[in-house]
Amino acid sequence: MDEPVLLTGAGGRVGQAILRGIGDDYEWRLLDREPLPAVKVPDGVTDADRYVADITDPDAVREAMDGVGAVIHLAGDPRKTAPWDSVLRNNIDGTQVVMRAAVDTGVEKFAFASSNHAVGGYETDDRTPDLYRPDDGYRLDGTELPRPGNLYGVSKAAGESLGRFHHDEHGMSVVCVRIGNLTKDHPPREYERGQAMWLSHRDCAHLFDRCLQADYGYEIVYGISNNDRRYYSIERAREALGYDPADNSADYTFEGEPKGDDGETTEGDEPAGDGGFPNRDDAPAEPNFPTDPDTPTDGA
Ligand SMILES: NC(=O)C1=CN([C@@H]2O[C@H](COP(=O)(O)OP(=O)(O)OC[C@H]3O[C@@H](n4cnc5c(N)ncnc54)[C@H](O)[C@@H]3O)[C@@H](O)[C@H]2O)C=CC1
Ligand SMILES: O=C1O[C@H](COP(=O)(O)O)[C@@H](O)[C@H](O)[C@H]1O
Repeated sequence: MDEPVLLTGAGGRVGQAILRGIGDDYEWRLLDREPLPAVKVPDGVTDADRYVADITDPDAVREAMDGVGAVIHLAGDPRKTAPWDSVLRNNIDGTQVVMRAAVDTGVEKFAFASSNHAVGGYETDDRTPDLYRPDDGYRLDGTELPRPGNLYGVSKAAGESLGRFHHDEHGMSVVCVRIGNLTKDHPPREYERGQAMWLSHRDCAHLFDRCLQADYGYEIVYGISNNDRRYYSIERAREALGYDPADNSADYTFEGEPKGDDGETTEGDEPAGDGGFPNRDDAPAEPNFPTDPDTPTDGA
């Protein structure tokens, strides 16, 4: 990809996982409403390529979009408890502003951060908790209708529909990644559901790299690692994008410790993290909205 890639929400958890993995591989434009400290910015990204802007501001987004070849759109309210006024503004209106600017300026590829919560309603009482276990065969594969379990999930389903519209109407390639639960170094601790939908940092970076490299029309894929226990299929991500994840939550104990070859907990195993930026201290991203009270945030 020769043209710059615009990354919205660059300062957040997912944005930082991507930049730590593939930050040296592309020419970036980084947009976030919060100024990015140097520690969050890969070498080679100049001040001119950093945009402090709100995605609901069409002029600011249009300026950042000029000359861009692809977009990874992450900015938004990530809370499953987010109120309607916030998801309406940040997730629905903001996504329309970014997609509209993308089609207006001839962007070829657009990757949208959707969520497991777009389909959370399939986790019915009669399916759970079996659904979260490796011997349960139930799988969602991305062809099912959205079935949100909260207003945040509704906003993600709306973003997927906006992507469908802008693909059909304007020909832009759009991939919606229903991201599971991103944590660094180990799966979410003592959280069965989170372990079933774990997305490691390196698999996250690899997956969005494939979103930039592969050829597709309109796709909905699940963004999780190669977890033995899972209820999301990653077959479409493999087929359409060439996604080949490296990590599996089954390689960790329920408490999040790496298992050895014999299945026992080991000391000093290489964690499924990322290389980090060269010559930089690790700087974990903090969510910029108040944290969900019931969301495990360790290692995210
Ligand atoms: N972290 C996860 O496990 C998952 C994340 N997602 C989605 O991925 C995306 C990124 O999530 P995280 O990195 O976890 O969230 P985060 O809160 O860590 O990062 C979001 C970033 O977007 C920026 N932002 C928010 N609203 C903005 C606006 N109106 N204009 C400009 N910038 C704005 C924030 O300043 C922040 O840096 C979100 O859309 C979220 O819904 C989906 C599923 C799982
Ligand atoms: O969409 C999202 O999903 C993940 C996982 O959901 P959870 O219900 O298991 O917490 C969440 O951590 C993230 O904040 C959210 O944006």
